[in-house]
Amino acid sequence: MSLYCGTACRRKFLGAYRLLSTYVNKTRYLFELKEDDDACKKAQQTGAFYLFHNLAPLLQKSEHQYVAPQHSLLELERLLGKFGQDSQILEDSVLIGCSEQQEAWFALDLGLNSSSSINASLQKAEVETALQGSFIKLTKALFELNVKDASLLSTAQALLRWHDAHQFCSRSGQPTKKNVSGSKRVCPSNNIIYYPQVAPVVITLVSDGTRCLLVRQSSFPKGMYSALAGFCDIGESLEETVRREIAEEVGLEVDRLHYSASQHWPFPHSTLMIACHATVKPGQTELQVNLRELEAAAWFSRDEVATVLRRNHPSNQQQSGAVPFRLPPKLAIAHQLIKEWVEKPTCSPLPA
Ligand SMILES: NC(=O)c1ccc[n+]([C@@H]2O[C@H](COP(=O)([O-])OP(=O)(O)OC[C@H]3O[C@@H](n4cnc5c(N)ncnc54)[C@H](O)[C@@H]3O)[C@@H](O)[C@H]2O)c1
Ligand SMILES: [Mg+2]
Repeated sequence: MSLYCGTACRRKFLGAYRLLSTYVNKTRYLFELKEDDDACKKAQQTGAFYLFHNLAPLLQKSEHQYVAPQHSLLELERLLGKFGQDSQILEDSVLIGCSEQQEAWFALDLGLNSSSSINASLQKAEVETALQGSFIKLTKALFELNVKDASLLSTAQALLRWHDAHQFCSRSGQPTKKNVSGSKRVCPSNNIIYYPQVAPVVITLVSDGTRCLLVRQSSFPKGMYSALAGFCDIGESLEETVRREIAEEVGLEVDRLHYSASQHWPFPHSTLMIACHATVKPGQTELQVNLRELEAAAWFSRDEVATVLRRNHPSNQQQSGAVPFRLPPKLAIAHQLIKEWVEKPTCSPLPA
């Protein structure tokens, strides 16, 4: 059966999912909401909204932790009424997920002026007072939240940012119109469809067998070293990007490489980080650092990296002794890659 068979047919089709796993049901429900504007509008009635102001998420402090509060459609309509605004701004909300019980989750930015909204943006301080929370920059917010909320808010911000930056058709110059879920925008004058974009980036931990290569850019926080990263160029495979970036940035040739994991990363714009381990050709370890890209690059022994990883751990931060360098925060895939290398020295790589 085709998935593209109209609303009634799709509903019948979805009825058959009741015996499927919760996860499958959830993904099929989200698919339905992305495709069907009426179903998505209906889901907003019972859904939950996460709020942003100029791409900063609303957080509330609870005990020692920040939480991302949810608001119902009714609460939002009351809030907008309080500030003398109608509900048109709700059309700018985007679908970001749903609970296992199929409560749809949306994100809405109250501080951006979009083409579909004639409303002026709401004043940040006034909304913060009304909602008893604070709009906190995502660069800070991500590290204050649990993993689930951090991931949800970074998806939400990426989608809100994409819509904000794609309000006009690049061919006709006319305003584009988003569908209800925000999974695409269409130019009404020529029907060109625009889908949210993600830029693929490879991040590679290079090893010479006993040491790993860590690098720093001048934009990194003071003292922080990370694995080597680079955007994929058009026409490249991931393997080709890894080889090119390592040659470009530190003048080495990759011998073997293997995939480790991937992560959506919202800074500074939405990227898909694809993490790999690589080894260099035997005996070729002399670095020629490209100073237009990097501030520094150096080889570090497993013991040195293991020591810094232990010090990075919150329970060991009081420990005395100078830390020679810092590693990326736990949430970053670079951290996971470095930790994996320290803990699993013998992986079985494939030829590059
Ligand atoms: N999550 C993590 O653990 C982690 C760790 C390191 C880097 N990163 C991210 O990886 C990304 C890339 O790292 P990098 O700066 O070393 O890349 P890079 O080595 O490719 O250098 C960046 C340069 O590439 C060019 N470029 C090509 N395509 C681009 C595109 N689509 N968007 C922006 N610039 C593009 C620009 O000239 C830019 O200055 C950064 O966004 C960074 O935040 C994430
Ligand atoms: Mg780079």
